[in-house]
Amino acid sequence: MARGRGSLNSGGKQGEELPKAKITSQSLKNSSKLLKYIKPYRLKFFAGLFFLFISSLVGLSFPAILGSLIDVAQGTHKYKFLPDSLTAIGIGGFILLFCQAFVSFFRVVWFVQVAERSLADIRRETYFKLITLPMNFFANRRVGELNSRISADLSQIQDTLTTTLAEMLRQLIIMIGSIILLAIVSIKLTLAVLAILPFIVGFAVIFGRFIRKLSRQAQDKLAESNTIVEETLQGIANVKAFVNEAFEAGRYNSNLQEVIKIAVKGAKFRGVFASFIVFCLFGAFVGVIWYGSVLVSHKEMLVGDLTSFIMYTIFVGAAMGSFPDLYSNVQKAIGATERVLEILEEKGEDVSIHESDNEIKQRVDGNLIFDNVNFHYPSRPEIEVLKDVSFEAKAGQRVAIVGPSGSGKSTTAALILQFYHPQSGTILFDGKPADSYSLTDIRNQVAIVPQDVLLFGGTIRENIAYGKLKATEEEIVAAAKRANAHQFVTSFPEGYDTVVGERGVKLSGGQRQRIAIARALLKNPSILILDEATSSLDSESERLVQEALEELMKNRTSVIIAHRLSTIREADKIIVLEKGIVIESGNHEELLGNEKGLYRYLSQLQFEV
Ligand SMILES: Nc1ncnc2c1ncn2[C@@H]1O[C@H](COP(=O)(O)OP(=O)(O)OP(=O)(O)O)[C@@H](O)[C@H]1O
Repeated sequence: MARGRGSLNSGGKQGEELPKAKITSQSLKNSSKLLKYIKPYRLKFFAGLFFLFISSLVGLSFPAILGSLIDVAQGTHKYKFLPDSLTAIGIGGFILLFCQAFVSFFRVVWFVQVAERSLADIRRETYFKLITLPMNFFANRRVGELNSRISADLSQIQDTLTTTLAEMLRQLIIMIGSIILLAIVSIKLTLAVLAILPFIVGFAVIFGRFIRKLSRQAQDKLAESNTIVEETLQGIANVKAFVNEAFEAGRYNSNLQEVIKIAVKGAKFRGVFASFIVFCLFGAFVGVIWYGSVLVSHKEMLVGDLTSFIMYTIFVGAAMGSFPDLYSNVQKAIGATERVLEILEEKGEDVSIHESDNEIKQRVDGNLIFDNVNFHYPSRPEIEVLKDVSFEAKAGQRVAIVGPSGSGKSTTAALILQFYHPQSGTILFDGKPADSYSLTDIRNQVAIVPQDVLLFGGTIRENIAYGKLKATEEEIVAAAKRANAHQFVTSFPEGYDTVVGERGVKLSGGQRQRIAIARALLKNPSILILDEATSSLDSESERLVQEALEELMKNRTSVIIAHRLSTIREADKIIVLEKGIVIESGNHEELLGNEKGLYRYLSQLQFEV
């Protein structure tokens, strides 16, 4: 029931089963921290709760009204507070029904409003928190997992707030109310019902769960066979080349057999379940009616009372049956809350999510010094990635970092961008330690052209403007021209409005790099980090990119992470890293002069290639 109502709000249905958490006083205390997000909307929330209470009570009155109708029709009038004419009772019933409809409307609308608004607040805060968390946080987690916290976990919380809690409360009121009313109508019959109903409902719930588990197993197996189809179709060339059609057909077939086996096993249990429901659950009702009829025939009970009684019994049974599902939803929501709180309680970087705080307050000319920097990634403390690294780049100089794969070149770049901080030693900008600047100031004045340029889904114009959000059209076009990108951009029919990224036009590696260069040109940083692409471009593309890079490097400090030594001959300084240690430094000629040096060896290798 609760799940069906979940579609009322944006949470919708979850694709995956979320793990359940144990409900302890600690976990409840933790989860209650989320209540602060409901606080701004508490008036509506409590009004909704009140209406829920009213509508549950009104719901409880219907069996009594129905019973009275029957009794009055038979000429008996037991409850003196009710009118003794059929018309009056009928009209009264309809008025109550109308009230019930009215109250239910507001209850649903208010609960959904409160949940949607508070959930949007939680979503917003979680997202803001996520994007300001330090890089190290992301190193230890998969993007998919974080994504699911924002979608599945928050939807679960939303479902619980909008429906599960309300439903639990409603069922609780109905159950307690019904039992009290049952007792008022007939104590004897009530005791008889309470003696058997909980057992039957409990058994039905456990059995139902078992069957659901079986059908999930069958679904999983079916999904497995779908994976086989997907894999073979994707790799159809391989299947054919290895003449493995028979093997794949066999694999698919045996999987299907298992699907059938599980499904048939499930069907047997389902049959047993159906018989059980018919026999026990309906049997119990027949039993109640039978015993009730005996009481009626002995004049111990009125027919109308028996009718009310049966209806209340159904209410109690349904409420009992709904609790396990509702409870497991709450368990999932508590697990989800704890995972979301884990993110909300992380310490973010000191960056603002407000555009207005983004102005540069302390200018950097571009002097960069690494002074005895030692660094290991927080996630892998046993591996020292940089050891006593020292070098200096004066404003406007070009410094190249070379070295074998894994020697720490990209790590050096990450440290300049303050993605991580050295455990000892200092990084200085214009002679002042990095921590005397705000993070925003440093990152606003350092630009990186990465190896793999990521374009966001959007137009080329938007992608270039990512370097300076407030750039004018003229500035964007000027940057694209300087980056040798204007020509190819205008060759597309939609020009700067061409949509790129996952759903748009695919750009070549060289074109993407030129967009990234235009982006960096717009940003106009004092310090530029160039992470040279490892995959080589064709010579024309290479020339265009190289020209654009030359333009970009003019008048600023450039740190070039070089894979091809040919491109760094002109560098003012070359730093050779090996296993995180600076083993050589100097310009191209000086380093070539070192007969036993790694640089000379590497350049000989590349030259031979
Ligand atoms: N996020 C990270 N967490 C833990 N260890 C990392 C992380 N990134 C890199 N490392 C490790 O740090 C060392 C240096 O890596 P880095 O990427 O700086 O080398 P590189 O010289 O840039 O290599 P390449 O030329 O292959 O890009 C490697 O041993 C790598 O495994």
